[in-house]
Amino acid sequence: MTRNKTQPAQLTMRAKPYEKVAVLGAGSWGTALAALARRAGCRVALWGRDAEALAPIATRQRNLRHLPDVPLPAGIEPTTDIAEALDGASAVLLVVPSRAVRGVCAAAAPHIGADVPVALCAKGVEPESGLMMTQVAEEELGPRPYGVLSGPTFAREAALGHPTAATVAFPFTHVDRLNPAASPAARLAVSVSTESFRAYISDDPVGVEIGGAVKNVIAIACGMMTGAGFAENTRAALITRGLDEMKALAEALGGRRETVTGLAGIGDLSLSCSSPTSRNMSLGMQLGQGLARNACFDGRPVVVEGEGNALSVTDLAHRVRVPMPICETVRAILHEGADLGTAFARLWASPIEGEPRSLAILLDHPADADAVTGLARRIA
Ligand SMILES: NC(=O)c1ccc[n+]([C@@H]2O[C@H](COP(=O)([O-])OP(=O)(O)OC[C@H]3O[C@@H](n4cnc5c(N)ncnc54)[C@H](O)[C@@H]3O)[C@@H](O)[C@H]2O)c1
Ligand SMILES: O=P(O)(O)OC[C@H](O)CO
Repeated sequence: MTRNKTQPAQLTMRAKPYEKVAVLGAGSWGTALAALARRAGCRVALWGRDAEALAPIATRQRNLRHLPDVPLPAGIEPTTDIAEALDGASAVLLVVPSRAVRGVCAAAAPHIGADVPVALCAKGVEPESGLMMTQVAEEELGPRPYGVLSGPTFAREAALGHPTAATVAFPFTHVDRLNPAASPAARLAVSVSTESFRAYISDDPVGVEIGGAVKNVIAIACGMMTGAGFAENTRAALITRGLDEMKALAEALGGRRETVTGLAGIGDLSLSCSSPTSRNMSLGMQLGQGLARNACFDGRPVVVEGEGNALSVTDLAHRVRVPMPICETVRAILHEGADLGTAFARLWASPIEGEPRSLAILLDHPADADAVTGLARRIA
Protein backbone atom coordinates (compact mmCIF):
# COMPACT_ATOMS: atom_id res chain seq x y z
CA MET A 1 0.00 0.00 0.00
CA THR A 2 2.93 2.42 0.50
CA ARG A 3 5.26 3.39 -2.30
CA ASN A 4 8.56 1.57 -2.55
CA LYS A 5 11.42 4.12 -2.68
CA THR A 6 12.77 2.53 -5.88
CA GLN A 7 9.51 3.17 -7.73
CA PRO A 8 9.22 6.38 -9.76
CA ALA A 9 7.36 9.13 -7.94
CA GLN A 10 3.74 9.47 -9.03
CA LEU A 11 1.73 12.60 -8.78
CA THR A 12 -1.27 12.26 -6.54
CA MET A 13 -4.41 13.24 -8.37
CA ARG A 14 -7.79 14.06 -6.94
CA ALA A 15 -10.87 12.29 -8.28
CA LYS A 16 -14.31 13.71 -7.74
CA PRO A 17 -16.87 11.33 -6.16
CA TYR A 18 -20.15 10.94 -8.01
CA GLU A 19 -22.83 13.22 -6.65
CA LYS A 20 -25.63 10.67 -6.60
CA VAL A 21 -25.11 6.89 -6.67
CA ALA A 22 -28.09 4.61 -7.36
CA VAL A 23 -27.67 1.16 -5.83
CA LEU A 24 -30.01 -1.36 -7.47
CA GLY A 25 -30.52 -4.33 -5.14
CA ALA A 26 -31.12 -4.03 -1.40
CA GLY A 27 -29.73 -7.34 -0.16
CA SER A 28 -26.69 -7.59 2.08
CA TRP A 29 -24.10 -6.42 -0.47
CA GLY A 30 -26.31 -3.69 -1.97
CA THR A 31 -27.00 -2.33 1.50
CA ALA A 32 -23.32 -2.47 2.46
CA LEU A 33 -22.32 -0.61 -0.72
CA ALA A 34 -25.03 1.97 -0.15
CA ALA A 35 -23.65 2.53 3.36
CA LEU A 36 -20.11 2.91 2.01
CA ALA A 37 -21.11 5.39 -0.69
CA ARG A 38 -23.12 7.38 1.83
CA ARG A 39 -20.19 7.45 4.25
CA ALA A 40 -18.00 8.57 1.33
CA GLY A 41 -20.27 11.62 1.00
CA CYS A 42 -22.47 10.70 -1.96
CA ARG A 43 -26.20 11.05 -2.14
CA VAL A 44 -27.41 7.44 -2.26
CA ALA A 45 -30.67 5.92 -3.49
CA LEU A 46 -31.14 2.24 -2.63
CA TRP A 47 -33.68 0.42 -4.79
CA GLY A 48 -35.25 -2.87 -3.75
CA ARG A 49 -38.45 -4.69 -4.57
CA ASP A 50 -39.71 -5.20 -1.05
CA ALA A 51 -41.17 -2.13 0.70
CA GLU A 52 -41.37 -3.87 4.07
CA ALA A 53 -37.67 -4.73 4.03
CA LEU A 54 -36.73 -1.20 2.92
CA ALA A 55 -38.75 0.77 5.46
CA PRO A 56 -36.41 0.40 8.49
CA ILE A 57 -33.45 1.62 6.42
CA ALA A 58 -34.97 5.11 6.47
CA THR A 59 -36.66 4.99 9.86
CA ARG A 60 -34.17 3.04 11.98
CA GLN A 61 -30.98 3.04 9.86
CA ARG A 62 -31.06 -0.78 9.74
CA ASN A 63 -31.62 -3.44 7.12
CA LEU A 64 -33.32 -5.85 9.50
CA ARG A 65 -33.62 -8.59 6.89
CA HIS A 66 -30.09 -8.75 5.54
CA LEU A 67 -27.72 -6.93 7.94
CA PRO A 68 -29.70 -6.69 11.18
CA ASP A 69 -26.78 -5.88 13.48
CA VAL A 70 -25.16 -3.24 11.28
CA PRO A 71 -25.89 0.45 12.01
CA LEU A 72 -26.30 2.24 8.67
CA PRO A 73 -25.53 5.91 8.07
CA ALA A 74 -28.43 8.33 7.98
CA GLY A 75 -29.53 9.68 4.64
CA ILE A 76 -29.69 6.56 2.46
CA GLU A 77 -32.85 7.00 0.36
CA PRO A 78 -34.60 3.61 0.01
CA THR A 79 -37.25 3.21 -2.66
CA THR A 80 -39.19 0.55 -4.54
CA ASP A 81 -39.52 2.94 -7.50
CA ILE A 82 -36.64 2.32 -9.88
CA ALA A 83 -37.35 5.55 -11.80
CA GLU A 84 -37.03 7.53 -8.56
CA ALA A 85 -33.77 5.75 -7.65
CA LEU A 86 -32.26 6.53 -11.05
CA ASP A 87 -33.53 10.10 -11.27
CA GLY A 88 -30.42 12.33 -11.36
CA ALA A 89 -28.07 9.40 -10.61
CA SER A 90 -24.55 9.98 -11.88
CA ALA A 91 -23.43 6.35 -11.36
CA VAL A 92 -25.20 3.02 -10.86
CA LEU A 93 -24.16 -0.02 -8.83
CA LEU A 94 -26.03 -3.18 -9.88
CA VAL A 95 -26.14 -5.49 -6.87
CA VAL A 96 -28.82 -8.13 -7.46
CA PRO A 97 -27.92 -11.84 -7.84
CA SER A 98 -26.60 -12.62 -11.31
CA ARG A 99 -29.77 -14.42 -12.43
CA ALA A 100 -31.73 -11.19 -11.80
CA VAL A 101 -29.34 -8.79 -13.56
CA ARG A 102 -30.97 -8.93 -17.00
CA GLY A 103 -34.48 -8.29 -15.66
CA VAL A 104 -33.39 -5.42 -13.43
CA CYS A 105 -31.47 -3.83 -16.32
CA ALA A 106 -34.58 -4.08 -18.50
CA ALA A 107 -36.60 -2.33 -15.77
CA ALA A 108 -33.90 0.34 -15.41
CA ALA A 109 -33.44 0.98 -19.13
CA PRO A 110 -36.13 3.64 -19.63
CA HIS A 111 -34.95 5.64 -16.61
CA ILE A 112 -31.16 5.63 -16.69
CA GLY A 113 -29.40 8.77 -17.91
CA ALA A 114 -27.28 8.78 -21.07
CA ASP A 115 -23.60 7.95 -20.49
CA VAL A 116 -24.17 7.15 -16.79
CA PRO A 117 -21.59 4.47 -15.87
CA VAL A 118 -22.80 1.15 -14.50
CA ALA A 119 -20.72 -1.11 -12.24
CA LEU A 120 -21.74 -4.75 -11.94
CA CYS A 121 -21.32 -6.19 -8.46
CA ALA A 122 -22.89 -9.65 -8.95
CA LYS A 123 -20.44 -12.52 -9.31
CA GLY A 124 -21.59 -14.75 -12.11
CA VAL A 125 -21.85 -15.68 -15.77
CA GLU A 126 -25.30 -15.82 -17.36
CA PRO A 127 -26.45 -19.40 -18.03
CA GLU A 128 -27.29 -20.30 -21.65
CA SER A 129 -25.83 -17.11 -23.16
CA GLY A 130 -22.45 -17.50 -21.38
CA LEU A 131 -22.33 -13.71 -21.16
CA MET A 132 -20.53 -11.91 -18.38
CA MET A 133 -22.62 -9.52 -16.31
CA THR A 134 -21.17 -6.45 -18.04
CA GLN A 135 -22.22 -7.91 -21.40
CA VAL A 136 -25.72 -8.71 -20.16
CA ALA A 137 -26.09 -5.14 -18.89
CA GLU A 138 -24.84 -3.70 -22.17
CA GLU A 139 -27.39 -5.73 -24.14
CA GLU A 140 -30.18 -4.21 -22.04
CA LEU A 141 -28.89 -0.70 -21.39
CA GLY A 142 -26.98 0.15 -24.56
CA PRO A 143 -23.66 1.89 -24.99
CA ARG A 144 -22.20 3.57 -21.88
CA PRO A 145 -19.21 2.74 -19.61
CA TYR A 146 -19.54 -0.69 -17.95
CA GLY A 147 -17.32 -1.91 -15.17
CA VAL A 148 -17.09 -4.22 -12.19
CA LEU A 149 -16.68 -3.81 -8.45
CA SER A 150 -15.37 -7.02 -6.90
CA GLY A 151 -13.00 -8.43 -4.30
CA PRO A 152 -12.77 -10.20 -0.95
CA THR A 153 -15.69 -8.45 0.71
CA PHE A 154 -18.09 -10.11 3.10
CA ALA A 155 -20.91 -7.55 3.18
CA ARG A 156 -21.37 -7.49 6.95
CA GLU A 157 -17.67 -6.94 7.66
CA ALA A 158 -17.38 -4.18 5.06
CA ALA A 159 -20.50 -2.45 6.39
CA LEU A 160 -19.30 -2.75 10.00
CA GLY A 161 -16.12 -0.92 9.03
CA HIS A 162 -13.62 -3.78 9.10
CA PRO A 163 -10.63 -2.78 6.96
CA THR A 164 -11.52 -4.14 3.52
CA ALA A 165 -10.21 -3.70 -0.02
CA ALA A 166 -11.79 -4.29 -3.42
CA THR A 167 -11.15 -3.55 -7.09
CA VAL A 168 -13.10 -1.23 -9.37
CA ALA A 169 -12.42 -2.10 -13.02
CA PHE A 170 -13.53 -0.26 -16.15
CA PRO A 171 -11.92 -0.33 -19.59
CA PHE A 172 -9.77 2.80 -20.00
CA THR A 173 -10.53 4.92 -23.03
CA HIS A 174 -7.91 7.14 -24.64
CA VAL A 175 -9.36 10.06 -22.69
CA ASP A 176 -9.21 8.10 -19.42
CA ARG A 177 -5.50 7.44 -19.98
CA LEU A 178 -4.85 11.15 -20.45
CA ASN A 179 -6.79 12.03 -17.31
CA PRO A 180 -7.21 8.88 -15.17
CA ALA A 181 -8.68 10.81 -12.24
CA ALA A 182 -11.77 11.61 -14.34
CA SER A 183 -12.27 7.97 -15.42
CA PRO A 184 -15.35 6.08 -14.18
CA ALA A 185 -13.07 3.64 -12.32
CA ALA A 186 -11.38 6.43 -10.37
CA ARG A 187 -14.58 8.35 -9.67
CA LEU A 188 -16.37 5.23 -8.49
CA ALA A 189 -13.37 4.15 -6.39
CA VAL A 190 -13.52 7.43 -4.44
CA SER A 191 -17.31 7.20 -4.25
CA VAL A 192 -17.09 4.05 -2.10
CA SER A 193 -13.75 4.54 -0.32
CA THR A 194 -13.91 5.39 3.35
CA GLU A 195 -11.51 5.24 6.28
CA SER A 196 -11.99 1.45 6.31
CA PHE A 197 -12.88 0.58 2.70
CA ARG A 198 -10.17 0.91 0.10
CA ALA A 199 -10.91 0.56 -3.60
CA TYR A 200 -8.12 -0.15 -6.08
CA ILE A 201 -8.45 0.76 -9.75
CA SER A 202 -8.08 -1.62 -12.69
CA ASP A 203 -8.59 -1.41 -16.44
CA ASP A 204 -9.27 -5.15 -16.80
CA PRO A 205 -12.97 -5.84 -16.09
CA VAL A 206 -12.75 -9.24 -17.81
CA GLY A 207 -10.09 -10.53 -15.41
CA VAL A 208 -12.00 -9.11 -12.45
CA GLU A 209 -15.34 -10.61 -13.53
CA ILE A 210 -13.91 -14.04 -14.21
CA GLY A 211 -12.21 -14.01 -10.81
CA GLY A 212 -15.53 -13.44 -9.05
CA ALA A 213 -17.44 -16.11 -10.96
CA VAL A 214 -14.81 -18.86 -10.76
CA LYS A 215 -14.00 -18.36 -7.08
CA ASN A 216 -17.58 -19.24 -6.17
CA VAL A 217 -17.23 -22.67 -7.79
CA ILE A 218 -13.83 -23.37 -6.23
CA ALA A 219 -15.22 -22.35 -2.82
CA ILE A 220 -17.92 -25.02 -3.21
CA ALA A 221 -15.18 -27.57 -3.99
CA CYS A 222 -13.19 -26.53 -0.90
CA GLY A 223 -16.33 -26.76 1.19
CA MET A 224 -17.13 -30.24 -0.13
CA MET A 225 -13.72 -31.61 0.80
CA THR A 226 -13.73 -29.81 4.16
CA GLY A 227 -17.18 -31.21 4.89
CA ALA A 228 -15.94 -34.66 3.94
CA GLY A 229 -13.31 -34.39 6.67
CA PHE A 230 -10.17 -33.30 4.84
CA ALA A 231 -8.06 -30.40 6.00
CA GLU A 232 -5.42 -27.88 4.98
CA ASN A 233 -3.38 -29.76 2.32
CA THR A 234 -6.51 -30.46 0.30
CA ARG A 235 -7.77 -26.91 0.60
CA ALA A 236 -4.41 -25.40 -0.39
CA ALA A 237 -4.26 -27.67 -3.45
CA LEU A 238 -7.78 -26.70 -4.53
CA ILE A 239 -7.13 -22.99 -4.03
CA THR A 240 -3.88 -23.07 -6.01
CA ARG A 241 -5.15 -25.23 -8.83
CA GLY A 242 -8.41 -23.26 -8.80
CA LEU A 243 -6.37 -20.10 -9.32
CA ASP A 244 -4.77 -21.77 -12.33
CA GLU A 245 -8.24 -22.46 -13.80
CA MET A 246 -9.22 -18.85 -13.16
CA LYS A 247 -6.08 -17.53 -14.87
CA ALA A 248 -6.51 -19.74 -17.92
CA LEU A 249 -10.15 -18.75 -18.43
CA ALA A 250 -9.51 -15.04 -17.86
CA GLU A 251 -6.68 -15.08 -20.37
CA ALA A 252 -8.69 -17.00 -22.97
CA LEU A 253 -11.41 -14.34 -22.73
CA GLY A 254 -9.02 -11.42 -23.12
CA GLY A 255 -8.31 -10.67 -19.44
CA ARG A 256 -4.87 -10.50 -17.87
CA ARG A 257 -3.19 -13.15 -15.71
CA GLU A 258 -1.88 -10.49 -13.31
CA THR A 259 -5.43 -9.34 -12.56
CA VAL A 260 -6.18 -12.81 -11.23
CA THR A 261 -3.33 -12.45 -8.73
CA GLY A 262 -5.11 -9.38 -7.31
CA LEU A 263 -7.98 -8.76 -4.91
CA ALA A 264 -10.74 -10.00 -7.21
CA GLY A 265 -8.84 -13.23 -7.98
CA ILE A 266 -6.63 -14.80 -5.33
CA GLY A 267 -7.95 -12.31 -2.76
CA ASP A 268 -11.56 -13.38 -3.11
CA LEU A 269 -10.64 -17.01 -3.69
CA SER A 270 -8.70 -17.23 -0.43
CA LEU A 271 -11.50 -15.46 1.49
CA SER A 272 -14.31 -17.63 0.13
CA CYS A 273 -12.35 -20.88 0.51
CA SER A 274 -11.45 -20.21 4.13
CA SER A 275 -14.67 -19.67 5.98
CA PRO A 276 -18.22 -20.98 6.21
CA THR A 277 -19.25 -17.29 6.24
CA SER A 278 -19.02 -17.84 2.47
CA ARG A 279 -22.37 -19.20 1.34
CA ASN A 280 -20.55 -21.08 -1.42
CA MET A 281 -18.13 -22.76 0.95
CA SER A 282 -20.96 -23.41 3.39
CA LEU A 283 -23.09 -25.16 0.73
CA GLY A 284 -20.08 -27.31 -0.20
CA MET A 285 -19.48 -28.21 3.46
CA GLN A 286 -23.06 -29.29 3.98
CA LEU A 287 -23.02 -31.43 0.84
CA GLY A 288 -19.63 -32.86 1.83
CA GLN A 289 -21.15 -33.86 5.17
CA GLY A 290 -23.76 -35.82 3.25
CA LEU A 291 -26.77 -33.48 3.44
CA ALA A 292 -29.23 -33.51 0.54
CA ARG A 293 -29.35 -30.22 -1.39
CA ASN A 294 -32.86 -29.38 -0.26
CA ALA A 295 -31.87 -29.83 3.40
CA CYS A 296 -28.94 -27.38 3.16
CA PHE A 297 -29.33 -24.02 4.99
CA ASP A 298 -32.29 -25.65 6.81
CA GLY A 299 -34.21 -25.43 3.55
CA ARG A 300 -33.96 -21.60 3.40
CA PRO A 301 -33.44 -19.99 -0.02
CA VAL A 302 -29.89 -18.60 0.06
CA VAL A 303 -28.03 -16.95 -2.83
CA VAL A 304 -25.26 -19.42 -3.78
CA GLU A 305 -23.89 -18.07 -7.05
CA GLY A 306 -21.41 -20.93 -7.50
CA GLU A 307 -24.22 -23.40 -8.07
CA GLY A 308 -25.27 -21.76 -11.34
CA ASN A 309 -21.71 -20.66 -12.06
CA ALA A 310 -20.58 -24.33 -12.03
CA LEU A 311 -22.67 -24.76 -15.19
CA SER A 312 -22.19 -21.38 -16.84
CA VAL A 313 -18.44 -21.15 -16.20
CA THR A 314 -17.75 -24.66 -17.54
CA ASP A 315 -20.00 -24.05 -20.56
CA LEU A 316 -17.97 -20.94 -21.26
CA ALA A 317 -14.72 -22.88 -20.75
CA HIS A 318 -15.86 -25.54 -23.24
CA ARG A 319 -16.52 -22.81 -25.78
CA VAL A 320 -13.00 -21.38 -25.48
CA ARG A 321 -11.42 -24.84 -24.93
CA VAL A 322 -9.98 -24.24 -21.48
CA PRO A 323 -9.74 -27.33 -19.24
CA MET A 324 -11.13 -26.57 -15.76
CA PRO A 325 -11.05 -29.91 -13.93
CA ILE A 326 -12.07 -28.65 -10.48
CA CYS A 327 -15.01 -26.66 -11.85
CA GLU A 328 -15.98 -29.71 -13.95
CA THR A 329 -15.95 -31.86 -10.81
CA VAL A 330 -18.29 -29.46 -9.01
CA ARG A 331 -20.54 -29.33 -12.08
CA ALA A 332 -20.70 -33.13 -12.27
CA ILE A 333 -21.68 -33.40 -8.60
CA LEU A 334 -24.22 -30.56 -8.52
CA HIS A 335 -25.81 -30.94 -11.93
CA GLU A 336 -25.07 -34.37 -13.38
CA GLY A 337 -25.73 -36.66 -10.44
CA ALA A 338 -22.08 -37.68 -9.90
CA ASP A 339 -21.18 -39.19 -6.55
CA LEU A 340 -19.13 -36.66 -4.57
CA GLY A 341 -16.48 -39.14 -3.38
CA THR A 342 -15.99 -40.77 -6.78
CA ALA A 343 -15.82 -37.42 -8.57
CA PHE A 344 -13.09 -36.05 -6.26
CA ALA A 345 -11.18 -39.38 -6.30
CA ARG A 346 -11.19 -39.20 -10.12
CA LEU A 347 -9.97 -35.59 -9.98
CA TRP A 348 -7.02 -36.66 -7.82
CA ALA A 349 -6.19 -39.54 -10.20
CA SER A 350 -6.58 -37.50 -13.40
CA PRO A 351 -3.54 -37.33 -15.73
CA ILE A 352 -0.45 -35.72 -14.23
CA GLU A 353 0.06 -32.23 -15.65
CA GLY A 354 2.77 -29.63 -15.96
CA GLU A 355 2.75 -26.69 -13.61
CA PRO A 356 2.44 -24.18 -15.32
CA ARG A 357 0.09 -25.29 -18.11
CA SER A 358 2.50 -23.92 -20.69
CA LEU A 359 4.73 -26.98 -20.05
CA ALA A 360 2.01 -28.92 -21.91
CA ILE A 361 2.76 -32.30 -20.30
CA LEU A 362 0.11 -34.96 -19.67
CA LEU A 363 1.08 -38.30 -18.13
CA ASP A 364 -1.05 -41.30 -17.32
CA HIS A 365 -1.66 -41.31 -13.59
CA PRO A 366 -0.39 -44.50 -11.96
CA ALA A 367 -3.39 -44.85 -9.60
CA ASP A 368 -5.48 -47.83 -10.69
CA ALA A 369 -9.22 -48.29 -10.42
CA ASP A 370 -8.91 -49.87 -6.96
CA ALA A 371 -7.01 -46.85 -5.65
CA VAL A 372 -9.69 -44.51 -7.01
CA THR A 373 -12.43 -46.56 -5.39
CA GLY A 374 -10.43 -46.58 -2.14
CA LEU A 375 -10.13 -42.77 -1.99
CA ALA A 376 -13.76 -42.40 -3.04
CA ARG A 377 -14.78 -44.57 -0.06
CA ARG A 378 -12.68 -42.44 2.31
CA ILE A 379 -14.30 -39.23 0.98
CA ALA A 380 -17.87 -40.51 1.20
N1 LIG B 1 -23.08 -10.73 0.51
C1 LIG B 1 -21.81 -10.55 0.23
O1 LIG B 1 -20.96 -10.62 1.13
C2 LIG B 1 -21.38 -10.22 -1.17
C3 LIG B 1 -20.15 -9.61 -1.36
C4 LIG B 1 -19.73 -9.34 -2.66
C5 LIG B 1 -20.54 -9.67 -3.74
N2 LIG B 1 -21.74 -10.25 -3.51
C6 LIG B 1 -22.56 -10.55 -4.68
O2 LIG B 1 -23.66 -9.67 -4.70
C7 LIG B 1 -24.78 -10.28 -5.35
C8 LIG B 1 -26.00 -10.12 -4.46
O3 LIG B 1 -25.75 -10.89 -3.30
P1 LIG B 1 -26.26 -10.51 -1.85
O4 LIG B 1 -25.32 -11.13 -0.90
O5 LIG B 1 -26.52 -9.06 -1.71
O6 LIG B 1 -27.62 -11.33 -1.82
P2 LIG B 1 -28.75 -11.29 -0.71
O7 LIG B 1 -29.34 -12.64 -0.64
O8 LIG B 1 -28.25 -10.69 0.54
O9 LIG B 1 -29.82 -10.31 -1.33
C9 LIG B 1 -30.31 -10.48 -2.62
C10 LIG B 1 -31.25 -9.32 -2.87
O10 LIG B 1 -31.58 -9.31 -4.24
C11 LIG B 1 -32.98 -9.13 -4.33
N3 LIG B 1 -33.45 -9.70 -5.58
C12 LIG B 1 -33.38 -10.98 -6.00
N4 LIG B 1 -33.96 -11.09 -7.22
C13 LIG B 1 -34.38 -9.85 -7.56
C14 LIG B 1 -35.06 -9.32 -8.67
N5 LIG B 1 -35.40 -10.08 -9.70
N6 LIG B 1 -35.33 -8.00 -8.67
C15 LIG B 1 -35.00 -7.22 -7.64
N7 LIG B 1 -34.35 -7.66 -6.55
C16 LIG B 1 -34.06 -8.96 -6.51
C17 LIG B 1 -33.55 -9.82 -3.11
O11 LIG B 1 -34.84 -9.32 -2.81
C18 LIG B 1 -32.54 -9.42 -2.06
O12 LIG B 1 -32.84 -8.17 -1.52
C19 LIG B 1 -24.36 -11.74 -5.59
O13 LIG B 1 -23.95 -11.88 -6.93
C20 LIG B 1 -23.17 -11.95 -4.69
O14 LIG B 1 -22.25 -12.88 -5.20
C21 LIG B 1 -22.19 -10.53 -2.26
O1 LIG C 1 -21.01 -15.72 0.56
P1 LIG C 1 -20.38 -15.83 -0.79
O2 LIG C 1 -19.70 -17.16 -0.99
O3 LIG C 1 -21.35 -15.50 -1.88
O4 LIG C 1 -19.20 -14.76 -0.84
C1 LIG C 1 -19.51 -13.41 -0.71
C2 LIG C 1 -18.48 -12.57 -1.42
O5 LIG C 1 -18.41 -12.92 -2.77
C3 LIG C 1 -17.13 -12.62 -0.77
O6 LIG C 1 -16.26 -11.76 -1.44
